[in-house]
Amino acid sequence: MTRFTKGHGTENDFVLVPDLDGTIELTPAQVQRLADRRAGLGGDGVIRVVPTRFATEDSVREQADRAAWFMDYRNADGSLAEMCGNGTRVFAAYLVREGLVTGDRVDIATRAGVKSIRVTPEGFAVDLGPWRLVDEEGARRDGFDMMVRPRHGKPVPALSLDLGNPHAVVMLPEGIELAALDLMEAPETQPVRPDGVNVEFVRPLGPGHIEMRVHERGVGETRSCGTGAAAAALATRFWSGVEDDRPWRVDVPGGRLTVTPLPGGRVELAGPAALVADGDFPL
Ligand SMILES: N[C@@H](CCC[C@H](N)C(=O)O)C(=O)O
Repeated sequence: MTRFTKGHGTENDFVLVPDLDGTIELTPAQVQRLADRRAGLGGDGVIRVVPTRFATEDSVREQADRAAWFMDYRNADGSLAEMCGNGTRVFAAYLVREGLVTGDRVDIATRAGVKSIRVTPEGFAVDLGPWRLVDEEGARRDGFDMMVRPRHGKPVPALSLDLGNPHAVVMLPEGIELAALDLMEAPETQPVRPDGVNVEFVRPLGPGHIEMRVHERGVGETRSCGTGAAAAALATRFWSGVEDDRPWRVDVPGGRLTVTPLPGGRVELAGPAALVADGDFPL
């Protein structure tokens, strides 16, 4: 039996597997079983909580002097992901509850480098670090750098952003309802992204306020995506032509996130984190 904790951040839900002595090697099949919503515990992702010094990847172990704990993130299909914004808050909530960290700040290791998290009145805020437009020249010239076609829909232009993990953001043209999109399957992209991409569909609601639905790589439609919310706010800010530091409210089916551009090309994501259950599961 393996201990687990179930948690979520704006209903982007995860199974956390504590591995304090670095002895659990999660296989893709085990991740799929844990994440299965009928035969398993259910989750958009699985997070192994492991001391950074026990990580198998050199690029992660090198972070051990700055971050004691590694968020080993897996998508529900068993694939590895570099980062998970909502996951960082749930991970921090777990470390705090278990007394594995003290104080109101924690630095954690991820496949996309060290991320700093601070406690806020609503939950946690994470400095997601530097972000970038994947094709800045093309984006500044055309506003878009790829096409995306949702299932049963027409191709629409999208902007690619790198938040440590890959995103494509679509500003929905007039006449297409956000609620009407079929996100059961991964939208087709042109050019094809061999490593996959998380796709966010955005509708502006007012100044500094958008709503979004997302299809996550390796999962399907989820009720929230933290790095996706940051990508959506940053893309909308880019298209607006006013690249200032005001915070953005991002409404997702599972709640609300706040995205704040930071100096130096960084971005902060803030929102709640909840731990809802603990138990044992036969891996
Ligand atoms: N839900 C996440 C992102 C999880 C990883 C993503 N599916 C990927 O493969 O990049 C978030 O909150 O950022």
